[in-house]
Amino acid sequence: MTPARRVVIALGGNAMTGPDGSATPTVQRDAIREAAGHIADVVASGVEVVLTHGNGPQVGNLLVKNEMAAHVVPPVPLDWNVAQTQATIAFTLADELDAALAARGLSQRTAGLVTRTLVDADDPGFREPSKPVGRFLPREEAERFVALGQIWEDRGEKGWRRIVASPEPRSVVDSPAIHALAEAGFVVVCAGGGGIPVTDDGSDGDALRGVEAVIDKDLTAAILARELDADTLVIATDVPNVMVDFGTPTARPLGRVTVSEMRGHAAAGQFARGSMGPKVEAALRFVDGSAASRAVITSLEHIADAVTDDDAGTVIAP
Ligand SMILES: Nc1ncnc2c1ncn2[C@@H]1O[C@H](COP(=O)(O)OP(=O)(O)O)[C@@H](O)[C@H]1O
Ligand SMILES: NC(=O)OP(=O)(O)O
Repeated sequence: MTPARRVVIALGGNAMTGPDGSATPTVQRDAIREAAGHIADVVASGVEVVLTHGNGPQVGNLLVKNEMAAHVVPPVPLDWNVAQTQATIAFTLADELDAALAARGLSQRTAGLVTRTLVDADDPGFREPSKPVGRFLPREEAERFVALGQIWEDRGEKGWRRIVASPEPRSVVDSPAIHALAEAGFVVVCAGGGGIPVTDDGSDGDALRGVEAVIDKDLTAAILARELDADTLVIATDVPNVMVDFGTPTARPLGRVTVSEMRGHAAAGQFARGSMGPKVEAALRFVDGSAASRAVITSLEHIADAVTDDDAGTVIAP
């Protein structure tokens, strides 16, 4: 395999919370410390790293705080909440990653960038919410919120989860700044939570306007990787491989697969909406039509191997 040069790593929400999805500051910092060690190992392998991350648990929790305190302090819109999660997660990642880089004797340091992502104002994702956020609740508790007008969905064995609008990312507005920071030698943390969704509907001169939604971070990562001319996209989650027949007795892990094989599995409904589905779609969008690119979906512990070794995780290549 051709050695990687510039890698975009998309860090899953699972990597930043506890095993049971809990998101106290201590649990988040401990999880991020562990993630930072694996990311620093990727940097140590000699590649440029641009890091993006999820925010599903964190942005859902902020929404709840806003709603509960609405009679005391003015609530802020969902795009502001996304911006707030970018800042909190980026500073925590920067603290832990800088320490992990220094511990390995590496000279690189981390820079976090508040990042906007352009979406279409008439995207169907605004009318048909699809993005799970926040905590899991048992059905009876979730139904209390449904009665208040919220949308909740059965997410399987962990329980029910709130669902919000999630338009398709079109482009990362701040890509040129990310590129400049990467070229200057920084490990850049950017486009967290898929980026702050903004539209350009021409109604306000040249100004972009934030819109209330949460973009899928894996889909944004695919665009970011293309815009930064990365050769490798690594989607880090909590399973070592994508599986076919997931959760059934015939489940089997996928190793190296072509774009057309993976499209076949996706078309056969193998990958769940709101979890593995967008990861596979992001990997396919990044690799499709670009002979020099490679996408890997694997667990955090395997990301350094995924960059240097063709046998780690599920590898999608042209
Ligand atoms: N076909 C599949 N192969 C592997 N995992 C799957 C599959 N379908 C659904 N999953 C689930 O997807 C989860 C990862 O998605 P998600 O929880 O959204 O990740 P993250 O928060 O890390 O971005 C896994 O923990 C697994 O339970
Ligand atoms: N925004 C987003 O996709 O977050 P998660 O990866 O945490 O769901």
